[in-house]
Amino acid sequence: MAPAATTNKNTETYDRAKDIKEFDDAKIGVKGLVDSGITTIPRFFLHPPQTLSGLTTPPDPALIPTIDLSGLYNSHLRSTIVGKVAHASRQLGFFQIINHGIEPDILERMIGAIKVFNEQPAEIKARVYRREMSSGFAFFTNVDLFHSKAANWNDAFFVRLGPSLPELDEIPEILRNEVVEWSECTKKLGEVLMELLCEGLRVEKGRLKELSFSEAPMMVGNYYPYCPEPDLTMGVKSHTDPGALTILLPNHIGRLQVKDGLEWLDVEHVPGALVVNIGDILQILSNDEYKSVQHRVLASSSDEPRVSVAVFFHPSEKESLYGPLQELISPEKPALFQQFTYTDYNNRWYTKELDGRSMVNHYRL
Ligand SMILES: O=C(O)CCC(=O)C(=O)O
Ligand SMILES: [Fe+2]
Repeated sequence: MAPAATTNKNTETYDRAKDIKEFDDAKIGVKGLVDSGITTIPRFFLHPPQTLSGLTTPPDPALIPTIDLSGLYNSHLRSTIVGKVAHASRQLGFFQIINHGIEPDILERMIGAIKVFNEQPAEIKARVYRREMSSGFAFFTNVDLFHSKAANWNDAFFVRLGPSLPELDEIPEILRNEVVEWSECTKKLGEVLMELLCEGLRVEKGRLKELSFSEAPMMVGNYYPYCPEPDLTMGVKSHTDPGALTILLPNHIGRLQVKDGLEWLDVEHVPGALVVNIGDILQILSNDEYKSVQHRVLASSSDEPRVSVAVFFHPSEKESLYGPLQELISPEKPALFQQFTYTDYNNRWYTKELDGRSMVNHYRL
């Protein structure tokens, strides 16, 4: 048979929706596929050539600035820190922080717990495998599995950290203490960062907190297992983050890349550092001063998984209107975005494909 006909036939008979549903119903996640001994990846994980081209080009050396937060309460040092945070947020939308006040053993415990959770027997994880984000704890593969054109080589769990934590028995015991500890540490750090970001915009430092952005964080624990065909899929394809800002703790495996113009920059692992990036909502609130920038994670054939935990800061006041901060609007610099409720924002976000077309453009005037 001519190759063209074979291709055609495959296209006609391939029932993608059925394969995806079967995979999701099996509740084994990507890790379960790996453990079953597959040597090729299922077809719905294959990304199109335009996503895959250039994946193997060596990225430019990382130029993600690392900012030392020690000296935060000395007014001279603080203004230097604010300057660096604001500069990075205006340019790349990404920076790393060291001396952020979270002890190294807390970082290690959090990463360790995510790893141990994901490496439990499949049948134990299947008991908590569910997509309902309305519950306090959800564990599943690919938030946009049913909306996307190609799936990512990643399993993740989601925990609502506020306005209040879920009932503790909703969080699997194997990572319960670590989640509670991480919640406390990142809420405090989130407020510190929000103040610095406000100062960098020259608005009142409590402005983001006042708008309830420190009250409804969402935690996502990411696990990227060994991939037998890492050049054909993505760990997480290029996207921007939804909240005001994200605090990310990665393990040492690397493979996170940030888009700078036409180039992808590797985010180098800095021991003990946290990665901070501006999300779509803060780009809008800052009236385009701060940038919510595309980033992605490459799949890998390393035996050691990439593990990361992201905390996204969302507002708790879901029906309030959000848009460019009034203080930043003037006849010379009119508002560049329309106002929206967080409910509208959230509904749009969860029903779209997670991709580089950020919500920023949706609300742009
Ligand atoms: O695993 C990572 O480092 C990045 C994950 C990410 O971009 C996200 O969860 O939004
Ligand atoms: Fe992200």
